[in-house]
Amino acid sequence: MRPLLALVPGEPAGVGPELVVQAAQCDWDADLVVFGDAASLHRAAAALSLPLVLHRAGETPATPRSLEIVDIPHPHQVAPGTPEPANAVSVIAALTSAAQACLDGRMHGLVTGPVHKAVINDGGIPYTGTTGLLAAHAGAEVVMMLANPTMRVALQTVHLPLREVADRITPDALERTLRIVDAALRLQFGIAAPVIAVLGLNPHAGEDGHLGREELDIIIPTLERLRSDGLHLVGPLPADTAFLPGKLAGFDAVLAMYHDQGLPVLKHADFANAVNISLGLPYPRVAVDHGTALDLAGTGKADPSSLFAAIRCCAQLAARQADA
Ligand SMILES: NC(=O)C1=CN([C@@H]2O[C@H](COP(=O)(O)OP(=O)(O)OC[C@H]3O[C@@H](n4cnc5c(N)ncnc54)[C@H](O)[C@@H]3O)[C@@H](O)[C@H]2O)C=CC1
Ligand SMILES: NCC(=O)COP(=O)(O)O
Repeated sequence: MRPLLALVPGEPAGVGPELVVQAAQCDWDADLVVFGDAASLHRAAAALSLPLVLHRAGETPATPRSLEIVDIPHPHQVAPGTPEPANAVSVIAALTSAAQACLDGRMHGLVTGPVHKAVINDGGIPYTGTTGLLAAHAGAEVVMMLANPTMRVALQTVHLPLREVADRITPDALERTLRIVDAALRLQFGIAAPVIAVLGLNPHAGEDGHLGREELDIIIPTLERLRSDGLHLVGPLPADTAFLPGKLAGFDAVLAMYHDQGLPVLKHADFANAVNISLGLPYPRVAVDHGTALDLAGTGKADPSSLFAAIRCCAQLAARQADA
């Protein structure tokens, strides 16, 4: 089956629109429908001197490469590199409209470009990230996992102050995360008996309780309980050596306790080809790994590889879900 994927450019003053225009020049194992602002895409195409033809649902495409769009105009003029909080409402509307289309079965998966969290909040909309937005919209518990050809890294906690991280690592939360990651690796990625490495929170995984007790009190008992349920879990491992290539080769995924414990390693290994996958949603959602790159917006210098990898990954996940 040929999937139909919703594609949302994200922050219009960032690199999202120009990356979508570049995606429109390519052939994919999926059909793409953009949920976003047509004017921003035309502006980005002109800046990059690339052709772009758009059509609405029901219109006959003028060229074979014409891209279908659900036009969600931004209320405020877009200037590359200078986000406008007044556009937050339409940035979020594009995401929720595309997500609803996936929930309704009109789309088979969702690919998203980068969104600027501070700009959305400055626009008066509480927002810690698209993963949380989609989870609330679908009423699902969702785990963020980034992946590139070298590794998969899931996150126990994501966008919160470091001061709050330890309090969020509870036996229930850890168990829910590990069950979601294990199920996704089996069902979405076709790994029959996935091995998940779990990092400790503290240096040296707590050094037997001398450098913190979260490993002894929370992580080890939770892993033991889940192992008796058949999950293949390694750890808690000291984070500083868990990513050594010889170790990493034995893991299907690594669960990091917080954002900057896992993501710098993954992005250092391969920033260009990494994607961000939401595990636990009823439909596949894959995002770029990078942010809005306001410094590059409108220059044509942004690397489209992550968006391209996200489209390929989402198409594969959607096709697998349809066949299941
Ligand atoms: N998928 C998403 O929606 C993501 C959104 N963000 C948001 O983006 C905003 C900016 O975040 P930053 O920390 O500045 O990260 P960033 O990823 O936007 O930029 C970091 C550096 O990487 C470069 N870069 C980013 N994407 C690139 C590309 N495609 N090609 C070449 N170079 C690229 C930028 O020029 C910059 O030097 C924040 O609001 C953040 O929350 C960050 C990561 C992911
Ligand atoms: N660090 C990942 C990131 O910022 C993107 O997260 P989300 O917006 O996809 O939840």
